[in-house]
Amino acid sequence: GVTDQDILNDQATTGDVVSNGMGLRGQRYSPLAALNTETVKDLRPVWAFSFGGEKQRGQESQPVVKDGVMYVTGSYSRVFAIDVKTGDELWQYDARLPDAIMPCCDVINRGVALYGDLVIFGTLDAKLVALNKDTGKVVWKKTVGDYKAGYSLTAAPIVVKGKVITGISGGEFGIVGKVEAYDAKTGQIAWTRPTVEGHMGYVWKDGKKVENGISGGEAGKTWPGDLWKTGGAATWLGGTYDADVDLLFFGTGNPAPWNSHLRPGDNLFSSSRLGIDPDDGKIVWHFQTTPHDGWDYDGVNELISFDYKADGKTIKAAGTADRNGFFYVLNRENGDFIRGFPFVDKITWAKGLDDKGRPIYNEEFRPGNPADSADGKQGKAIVAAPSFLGGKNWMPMSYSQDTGLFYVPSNEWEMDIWNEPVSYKKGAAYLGAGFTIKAMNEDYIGVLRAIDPKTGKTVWDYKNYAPLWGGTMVTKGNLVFMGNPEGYLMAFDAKTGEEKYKFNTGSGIVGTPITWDMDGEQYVSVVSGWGGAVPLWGGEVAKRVKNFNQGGMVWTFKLPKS
Ligand SMILES: O=C(O)c1cc(C(=O)O)c2c(n1)C(=O)C(=O)c1cc(C(=O)O)[nH]c1-2
Ligand SMILES: [Ca+2]
Repeated sequence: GVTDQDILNDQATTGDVVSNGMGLRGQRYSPLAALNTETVKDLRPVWAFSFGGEKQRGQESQPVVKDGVMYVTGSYSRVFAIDVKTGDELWQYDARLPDAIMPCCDVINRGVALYGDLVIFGTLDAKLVALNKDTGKVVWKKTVGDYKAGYSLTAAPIVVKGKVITGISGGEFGIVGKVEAYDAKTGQIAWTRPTVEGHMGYVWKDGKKVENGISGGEAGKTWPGDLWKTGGAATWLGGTYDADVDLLFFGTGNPAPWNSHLRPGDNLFSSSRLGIDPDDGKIVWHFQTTPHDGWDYDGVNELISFDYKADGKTIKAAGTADRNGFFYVLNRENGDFIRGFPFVDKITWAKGLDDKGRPIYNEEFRPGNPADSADGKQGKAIVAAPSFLGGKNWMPMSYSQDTGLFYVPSNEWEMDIWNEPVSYKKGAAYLGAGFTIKAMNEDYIGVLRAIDPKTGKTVWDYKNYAPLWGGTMVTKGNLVFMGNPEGYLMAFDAKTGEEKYKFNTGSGIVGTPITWDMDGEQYVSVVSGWGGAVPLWGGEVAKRVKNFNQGGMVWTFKLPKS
């Protein structure tokens, strides 16, 4: 079975991939180099596995591989175990969801965690499920949130020191975001930490629930009235962990509702990054990327730990590319702002960042207050860039230890957005806003960018017609891998951006590739199946991609020995 040590060493041990992020830091960097800029032209598919015909929706899963078996999730909360040599199915598990589930952004799932003999994942009805790795039978199952109130799970959990750590989705329904830890073997809850100011955290000691401090100290400091009770800040993308500083890093989503005039104040801890103690769930530091968000700039994006040298000193840094269009480099020990810079071409809502990393707002680009309109029904519409789907959305970037660059899947788009009156109703959308997303360029929306976190410079970029919606991976072989909605798995020279390989998988790729080696050969896998938020929420952009075929397959490639 998988041990804590296996998970901590995941990046270095190339014979398997046992965690989301290909290592808890989430760098998605592999030290494998058999596949490189010379040899990648010989990469070829060895098998493809179908998730079945009836449930072809967005496939955002990152597979994991252990002892010759791949574990991968499919849309509608399904898990498949596949023999990696042959592509044969070993078992499948279907959560058989109730009709009333309320995911905001397609019926997706981003992958499993492994621990001992267990395969652990979250379902769209907000349950954590642990399956036996050999049989696919349920070993334990826990309810993380009430799906009837809009809670769901889409992220891959991680396992740190024997505990499964999970976030939660539901920010568009006025849920209260939280991070929770469960004993990986038994499913017994260990701690819970709400991510909205005013809510009590708890730890369980000898099975007893004990108060562990109110998040932010007390209610009402950065929220008016009772709005903190339905404040959103969903931790919907899950988290990363760095053993060096022994902290979990979770991002938090938009404050609820979207209409910011209803909630003057910073609205902590929405649209933030949090450093959390893995042992009891205490918030050790926070960094808010969009205080008083009015554009749905969720701050969930992954925070990736990396070290760099400056003036002879090693800086324990972490990088993150936000929906709001800024890339941030933070000190991961204390959350201090080191630097920040735009990583997209157009940002209208802020003029820049101050020396603490706080945005300097362009107030005329905040959607207006409906109360200021003649009939009170609609505030002044504005054009904001990036669109709410973000300079970067959920799709993970990667970091190369060789080039020192981040490989960021980003998008160039803007939106018309306006506010409307809204009040909270359990299980109903809680937005108070209307919007249309628009492309800014005829020939591309997606841009893969190689970004130097020390200078803020984009070293190279690759433009893509459709919005990019899948993650990247980088290897010692100087290759960056990424899929696109047009269906291609592509590889680029990590230093120059030169395109080195492409193969069409038959449906759009919105998943994230992995690589490992087996019997002296290097393998690459990626899930293919177009979907996610773009076709559902993309406004005018959704028209651009409306003819893309759906799917649901895992493709596995290798570089043959000879
Ligand atoms: O606030 C939330 O709880 C929440 C959850 C999710 C999700 O769980 O996938 C998304 C979003 N927000 C969101 O704002 C968003 O743009 C988005 C895109 C996607 C996707 O998988 O394509 N999920 C989500
Ligand atoms: Ca959201």
